[in-house]
Amino acid sequence: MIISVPATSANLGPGFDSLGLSLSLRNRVHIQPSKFFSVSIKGEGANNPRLKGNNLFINIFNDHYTHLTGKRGVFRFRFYNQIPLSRGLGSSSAVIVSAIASAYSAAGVNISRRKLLNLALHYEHHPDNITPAVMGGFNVSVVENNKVYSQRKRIPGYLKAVVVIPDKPISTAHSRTTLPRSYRKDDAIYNLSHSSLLTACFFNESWEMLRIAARDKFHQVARMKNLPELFDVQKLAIENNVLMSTLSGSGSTFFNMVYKEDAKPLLEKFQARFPSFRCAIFDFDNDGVLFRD
Ligand SMILES: Nc1ncnc2c1ncn2[C@@H]1O[C@H](COP(=O)(O)OP(=O)(O)OP(=O)(O)O)[C@@H](O)[C@H]1O
Ligand SMILES: N[C@@H](CCO)C(=O)O
Repeated sequence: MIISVPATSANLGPGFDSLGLSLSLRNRVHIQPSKFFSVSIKGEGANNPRLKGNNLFINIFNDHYTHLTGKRGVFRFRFYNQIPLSRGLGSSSAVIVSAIASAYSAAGVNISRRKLLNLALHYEHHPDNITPAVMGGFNVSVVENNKVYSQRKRIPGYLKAVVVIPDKPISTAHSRTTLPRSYRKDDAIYNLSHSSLLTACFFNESWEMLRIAARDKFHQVARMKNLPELFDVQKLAIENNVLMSTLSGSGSTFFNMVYKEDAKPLLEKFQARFPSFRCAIFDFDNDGVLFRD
């Protein structure tokens, strides 16, 4: 069986811990019953010895598989990873969602997307990456009484993401500790109103107004100070009239949304200006988690 889960870009500027969308960049895992436990990794994380043994995926998989079947199975896991680790592209959410989906699949138990999402919330308490990872598309999500409530919108194919992925990782857990403990009322109003407008822009397909709606006063500047080149990345994007340019999750990646025809010229400008960063064009994903026998 093969399970695949897309990368995600969370926050989208003002929608801290609430807004996110998925990108056509996937981690796939192939699972087979076997006499011996084994793990092989190709792509992102292949050279990371910490991922070869009991990593986040294996721990979550074992918890759920044992709970569902009453026994500990032995499997061969083959990972094909496209999502870079700790770059703000939802690598941890992809691992959490794929581990739960894989355990249910290996146990022969069907699981709805909604249940999968709520199980994933036990491992990642903000829903802005796990929701698009499960559902695909643009998602707005909130948590009430340990349950995720979300709405989803498909993203049209005439839009593209141009991402700039620095060579430096940023740990989400650490980065969250550096943010303010409280916010001023006028900043809270600023973010609440911009986040609401941004959501309406996606649902109404009013892309041009995103240039205003995607502004944030909660987290981006504080985080970008850890990697000051990110201010130049955003400046170049805005000078080139992108629809939105936001720190992806907790960084270090910068996410830019453009019309299809503007993607390649913008990519070339980023590549010329930031030769040590990985720059790429991605489609948006509207599928979320996929199961295949
Ligand atoms: N392919 C993987 N296999 C096993 N564990 C992984 C994998 N990818 C990520 N992880 C785990 O997730 C951690 C990275 O999570 P973190 O939340 O810091 O980054 P991120 O999810 O990429 O970023 P963001 O949440 O801002 O989008 C890694 O240190 C590792 O523990
Ligand atoms: N909303 C999360 C996304 C990263 O996982 C944050 O900004 O910390």
